Amino acid sequence: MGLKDKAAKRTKESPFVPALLGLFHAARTERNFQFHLFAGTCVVVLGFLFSLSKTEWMIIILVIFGMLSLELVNTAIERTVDLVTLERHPLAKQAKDVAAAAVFVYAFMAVIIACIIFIPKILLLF
Ligand SMILES: Nc1ncnc2c1ncn2[C@@H]1O[C@H](COP(=O)(O)OP(=O)(O)OP(=O)(O)O)[C@@H](O)[C@H]1O
Repeated sequence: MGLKDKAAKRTKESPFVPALLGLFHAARTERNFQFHLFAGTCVVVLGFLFSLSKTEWMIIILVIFGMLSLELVNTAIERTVDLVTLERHPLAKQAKDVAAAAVFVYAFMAVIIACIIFIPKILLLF
C-alpha cells in the first residue's frame, strides 16, 4: 500500500482528520474566522479577569463555539457556491449573502449577550 493510499485510509477511518483539516484551513485562510478566534480569546481573558460564574461561563462558551461553527458553515457555503459557479449569478449572490446574514445575526446576539454579562461588571469598577 502506497503512502498516499495509507493517508487516504487513515482519513477515511477517523472522522477527526477531515474536521481538523477543515479547521486549520479556515484558521489559515479565512480572515473572518481569524477575527472570531481573536474575539473569542479576548472574551475568555475578560471572563477570567471578571471571575465569571459557572452559568456565565457556560453561556459564553456556547456563544463562542456557536460563532466559530457558524463561520465554518459560512465558509463551506462560500466554497460550495464557488465550486458550482465562478460566474456572477443572482442565486450565487443570494446564497453567499444569506449565509453571511446568518453569521451577522448570530454575531449581533453574541454582542448583546456580552453586553448583558460584562457591562454590569465593568460599571462596578467605577
Ligand atoms: N458567483 C457570484 N455571483 C454573484 N455575486 C457573488 C458571487 N460570488 C460572490 N458574490 C457577491 O460578492 C460578495 C463577496 O464575495 P466573496 O466570494 O468574496 O464572499 P465573501 O462573503 O466576501 O467571502 P469572505 O468571507 O471569504 O471574504 C458576496 O457576498 C456576494 O454578494
